[in-house]
Amino acid sequence: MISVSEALALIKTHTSQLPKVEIPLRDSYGCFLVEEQVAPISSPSFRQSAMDGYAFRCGEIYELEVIGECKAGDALEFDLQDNQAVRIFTGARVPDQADTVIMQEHVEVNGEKISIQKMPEKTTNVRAIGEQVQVGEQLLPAGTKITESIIGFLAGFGISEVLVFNKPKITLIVTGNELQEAGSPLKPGCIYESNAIMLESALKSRGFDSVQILKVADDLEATKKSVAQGLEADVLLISGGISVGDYDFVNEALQANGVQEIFYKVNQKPGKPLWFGKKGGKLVFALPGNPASSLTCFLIYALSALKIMSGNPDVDLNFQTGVLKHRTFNKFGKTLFILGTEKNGEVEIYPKQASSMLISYALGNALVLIPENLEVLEAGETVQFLAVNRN
Ligand SMILES: Nc1nc2c(c(=O)[nH]1)N[C@H]1C(S)=C(S)[C@@H](COP(=O)(O)OP(=O)(O)OC[C@H]3O[C@@H](n4cnc5c(N)ncnc54)[C@H](O)[C@@H]3O)O[C@H]1N2
Ligand code: MOO
Repeated sequence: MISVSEALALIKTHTSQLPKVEIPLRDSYGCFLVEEQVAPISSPSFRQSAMDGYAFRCGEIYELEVIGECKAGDALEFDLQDNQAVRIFTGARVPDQADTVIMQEHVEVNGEKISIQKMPEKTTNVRAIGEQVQVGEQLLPAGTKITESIIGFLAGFGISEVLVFNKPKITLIVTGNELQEAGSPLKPGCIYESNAIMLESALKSRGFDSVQILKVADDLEATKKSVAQGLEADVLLISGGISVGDYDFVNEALQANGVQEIFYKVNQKPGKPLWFGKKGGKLVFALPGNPASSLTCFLIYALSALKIMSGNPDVDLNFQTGVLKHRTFNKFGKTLFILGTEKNGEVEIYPKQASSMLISYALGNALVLIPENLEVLEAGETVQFLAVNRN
């Protein structure tokens, strides 16, 4: 059985970025830039008034004659003299012969004349060309994740298309005869299905919005068919049916579909029977069906692969450290992933930790890693954890 770090290394080795694609900026939220973005124009591209007021030439003359008006969108020029001003509004192009804008609250208006109460400094309220960015300067480096502010920023330069890495399409197959949808009283021997909606939410909240869900009974032929269909996606996630029971058909169905096994079983708890494989560039994660096992394997392994595929440069698990509030045991000789709450750097582990339970996951905010070689950790010892449930 391989270790957690060996499993992560194998996933990295076998995962590649998806092809680059030019897409409309409006569809690019959450994607990663393939190359740096360079400013096609300066911003602002002309000298803009930052206030509603009067454009004039800064000097010693306090009484000015208003000879015209410039509103946003105008591109007017005036033969402006030192004793003259132009009425101007926020965002309007400042005439070339003016160097300063005084806000209207700072002048007295007498018919066609204004009198300046206090002379502002030269260039006050005039946004200089390229004040934000000069043409040709870098706007964003390659690898930037596109957010709403970045969409607004790029749109402000007239950019309407961006070159990004494709986001993976995902199929999620949920296996099990015992699984029942919410909405009707439980039948004897059945449980409410919860992994599909949980993993779909985990994917969508991270921007992986192309998710197809297939549900399949514990039947070899049906499982083979679902796997064949699921392999049309870039990543196939399967929940359940990967252990060694007589009705666990996932391994066989994957082999029958020509999926190459990279590893099966990791020395961890929960999630020991995790299976990872590939067919061409398509990846398959068969996640153990127990809910905490499924979610843990998703967060630690599948998510790392999805990040690599989508061009996210930040693929390593972002462990933080905290101090244990009380003694904690590891009787299993495996890496443990257990839930707790971290507050001000102190980590309290929950008592109910089992792969079949989600209660600690639902209440906790820290997925704590206990190394496989440590049998006891004393209160006050440092542990590593991943933040969960925090966004
Ligand atoms: N003889 C052995 N038995 C088991 C071993 C083993 O090494 N030898 N490993 C155990 C471990 S560890 C795990 S984890 C599970 C993994 O089993 P499967 O991946 O085959 O999952 P299932 O048997 O289908 O389900 C396990 C458990 O989870 C419930 N489940 C499944 N799917 C869902 C779902 N979508 N929503 C909610 N709950 C789900 C299912 O009812 C079972 O209780 O194998 C152990 N056995
Ligand atoms: O590895 Mo399983 O996920 O412990 O029950």
